[in-house]
Formats: sequence, structure tokens, C-alpha cells
Amino acid sequence: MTDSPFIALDFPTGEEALRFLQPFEGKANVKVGMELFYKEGPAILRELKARGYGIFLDLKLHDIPNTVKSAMKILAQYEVELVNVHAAGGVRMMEAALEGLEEGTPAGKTRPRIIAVTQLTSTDEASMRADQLIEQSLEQSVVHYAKKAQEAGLDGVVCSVLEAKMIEEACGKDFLKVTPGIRMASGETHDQKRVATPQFARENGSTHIVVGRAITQAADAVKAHAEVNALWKGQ
Ligand SMILES: O=c1ccn([C@@H]2O[C@H](COP(=O)(O)O)[C@@H](O)[C@H]2O)c(=O)[nH]1
Repeated sequence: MTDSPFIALDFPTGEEALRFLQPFEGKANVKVGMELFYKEGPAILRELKARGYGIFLDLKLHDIPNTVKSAMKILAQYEVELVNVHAAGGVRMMEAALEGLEEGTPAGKTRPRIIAVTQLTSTDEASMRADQLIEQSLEQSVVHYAKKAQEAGLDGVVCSVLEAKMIEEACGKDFLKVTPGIRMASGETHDQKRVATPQFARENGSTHIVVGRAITQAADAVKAHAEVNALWKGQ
């Protein structure tokens, strides 16, 4: 897995996603989320892999440990680079996810890395308090979930850029901090609440960034991707 941005392929069909990707010629990382996976199933993963894309399969599993373990065993067979769960499922659920992934990874293949969503980047402190009845600050909640993910043996977390440095201090540099909610300085924020630019992500502890609409809805997606990548890499 290179550290180039994951392009969020939030498209309703595989045909549209593959058409969008044509000019990238396999030279990008992509994120397949619920919309595309529920429509196309594992076939889209095979197609993307065959074309050379690095894949983050973003299905955010959250269920009882036994169910998550069984599901992860199956996801492991798709040989993607990265998968995820919700940290709110608890330490035992995250341990079970890792067990399933380890058991399901084909012999001789590398286990996909597994990360946990802390607080969605569409959540702010007010909505967290109202919806989840959490009294701590949003940062405390995110760092708490990151520590729990580490305790369960996971490779990292999904968080916003705004918490990445705190997680680095709590969990170390090698612990992944995968950060969606990336916007160019003048970009529209849409439904995201905790946003930051690619250069702010580089300077503040993100290990990987996820970029959707700032690239997929740009008039020239290849140019937008190159701009994001240059800011992210400090070029
Ligand atoms: O906390 C989270 C977890 C996942 N996402 C996903 O990332 C992309 C972001 O898309 P944008 O268009 O760049 O806003 C999207 O697929 C989400 O499902 C997230 O945004 N926040």
C-alpha cells in the first residue's frame, strides 16, 4: 500500500467507477465503500485489482464478535490492502475481526491491514453528545477509541486530521491514522464536519488520506488528484 491518497469511489455502479478511473490507468489507490460493493459485490474488487489499483474496502463492520469474525474471514479472501470496523463495537469485536482476517487470509498472502472508525468525520462534538450521550470531548472520545483499537491488536484507525497528532502521541507513529474529510482550501464541505486540507494532513500526523468528492466531482479529476497528491506529499 503506497501512501498516495485513496480516491473514494462513491459511484452507484461499477461501470461508472471504472469509466471514471480510465485516465488513471491503474496508478492510484481507491476506496470501495458500501454503495459500490453492495451493488457489484466482490467482482468489482477483482476488476480493480486486475487493473492495478490498491484497495481500501470500507465496509465499517459493526456487529457481535462471532458475526464480524465470520464476515472478516470472507473479506480476507478478496486480498485487498485495507479493511475496517467500527471501534464502537468494542475490544472483543475488534479482536474477533482480526482473528477472522488472520484465519481467512490465503496461505502465503499478506493479511490486509485492519483499522477502526473512531468518530465519523461527519460528527461534531454537539452531535456526538446529542446522539451518543458521550460527555467527554470529541478528541477524548476519538483517542479513547484509538487506544481500544490498539489494545485489540488493530493496525490503526480512521479519524479526522484534527485528532491525528493526539493519536500519534497516544499510539505511536506506526499506528495508521487514515483521514477522510479532506478538502481543498476553498472546497465545499458537504456533509463533513471535521475537515482539513491535504497539506494540513501531511503536517499533522495523518498516515493516509481519503479523498472523494474533491476529486470525483472535479471538472478534471486527474488534475485534481495530482494537485491533492502534490500538497499531500509536499511537492
Ligand atoms: O469517518 C469517516 C469514515 C469514512 N468516510 C468515507 O470517506 C469518504 C469521504 O468522501 P468525501 O467525498 O471526500 O467527503 C466517503 O466515502 C465516506 O464514506 C468518511 O467520510 N468519514
